[in-house]
Amino acid sequence: MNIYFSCSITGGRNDQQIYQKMVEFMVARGHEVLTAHLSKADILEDERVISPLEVYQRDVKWVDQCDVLIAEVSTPSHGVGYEIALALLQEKPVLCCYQSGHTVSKMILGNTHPTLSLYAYQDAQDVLGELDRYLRALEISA
Ligand SMILES: O=c1[nH]c(=O)n([C@H]2C[C@H](O)[C@@H](COP(=O)(O)O)O2)cc1CO
Repeated sequence: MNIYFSCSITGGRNDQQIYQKMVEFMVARGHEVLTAHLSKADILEDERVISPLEVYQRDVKWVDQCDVLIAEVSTPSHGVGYEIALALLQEKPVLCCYQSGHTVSKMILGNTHPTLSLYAYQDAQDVLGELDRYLRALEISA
């Protein structure tokens, strides 16, 4: 499947290592992660040379192209919230994962959109297990 992986950049990079594990897991499962570069430790350096307009147009196109959007929402981020809303408005499946105990916006937690799923995880093994279950279920229903 074509996957849009959404994670905080400007919002903060404290969770970068878990972003990387999630992307590596999805790629290893044979998925195309359109935004795999967002999980890299040096993303700020790489994206510095791309204008805001180019980033916006590129990312909106990738949301349009994806089959599913996976978001890591432990760290609040304007961009991630925007991308989630874009995908939901297109009725695409969206999974928002966050570390248990982190404060997540009520605009995510209170959202009853039928294609939105939420998952609070304990550790990397836990979130990777959920990713596996979620993506397999989507593949079966496709
Ligand atoms: O340089 C960038 N490149 C980029 O693709 N984004 C997109 C993808 C991420 O899922 C999301 C992160 O938003 P934010 O920067 O507000 O945390 O926005 C965001 C930035 C920086 O705002």
